[in-house]
Amino acid sequence: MGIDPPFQETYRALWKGFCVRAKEEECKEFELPLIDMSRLRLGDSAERKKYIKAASEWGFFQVVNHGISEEVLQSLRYEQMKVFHQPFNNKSQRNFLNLPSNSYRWGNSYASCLSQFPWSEALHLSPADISRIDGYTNLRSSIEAFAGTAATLAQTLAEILAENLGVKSSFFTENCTSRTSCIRMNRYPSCPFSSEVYGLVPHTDSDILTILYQDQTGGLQLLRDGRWLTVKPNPQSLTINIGDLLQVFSNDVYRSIQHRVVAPQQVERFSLAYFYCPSSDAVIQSYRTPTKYRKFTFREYKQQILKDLQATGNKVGLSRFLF
Ligand SMILES: O=C(O)CCC(=O)C(=O)O
Ligand SMILES: [Fe+2]
Repeated sequence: MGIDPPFQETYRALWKGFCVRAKEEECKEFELPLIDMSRLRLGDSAERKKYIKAASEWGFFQVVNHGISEEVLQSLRYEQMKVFHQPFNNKSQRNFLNLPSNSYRWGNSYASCLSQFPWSEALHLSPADISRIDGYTNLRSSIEAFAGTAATLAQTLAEILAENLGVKSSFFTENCTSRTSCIRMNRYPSCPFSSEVYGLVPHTDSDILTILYQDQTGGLQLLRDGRWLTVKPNPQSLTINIGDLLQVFSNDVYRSIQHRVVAPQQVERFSLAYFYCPSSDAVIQSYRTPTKYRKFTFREYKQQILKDLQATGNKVGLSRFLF
């Protein structure tokens, strides 16, 4: 039994070729703005300026001296590979790793067209789930170590952006706890149809901000001024992107940027995303009037996304909440 999900066998109808992806130009590779967290934490004003500029003009950047040790990152990657290299039949079993059903996901069961279908598999973990992981002690401890530092990093990054708008940054301490954020581990198997399907289809993240640990394979692309750019991986850094909620909070000062992953042709690729989220009851609204968005709870936002996904195969996102 192989390790890859049965992408083609299960979604045969999608492969009839009725709406494949349009051919695209080669995307340019570039380096994201690089922020030094040790200088930012010390209040270095030049670094702070660079950071604000990156958050408002790019919505995407990389951070070094982030506080997560090389040892934790390496162990996390090793353990992640071990989990995903299990036979598909194990991973798709109810109770895999003692996790709730639906923690292991692949493809997109709502896709009506190849361009909505991601050639990847993922393990979704809420903080409560992490403590349930059975039989993989090292996986559990490295995720716990990663998540603990990622939470502090995310809070620091979000608070500086709020302070820059001249607003109280207590929103984050009041609404985000160690139990509200979540983690997704991704594996992108090599794909013989990489010009037809994405590893991950274009999307924005539905959180405050995302901390991404990616391997050196590359393939992450972001949309900037109407063109897709390929992010050059940097082994020392973590990639950060602004999520939808911070875009609303800042009334579009900081932007949640569309991104996607190209399916690798020859190799497999791994990444791990930490989604910094508030509690479901948190009210999301802009810091100043006139606001572009009507206010909503995070729960409403997630429900709307699911509804749209079920109806159309796509996330619609913030445009649903524009005035
Ligand atoms: O794998 C990546 O590089 C990106 C992952 C991502 O965008 C996500 O999980 O939301
Ligand atoms: Fe994403």
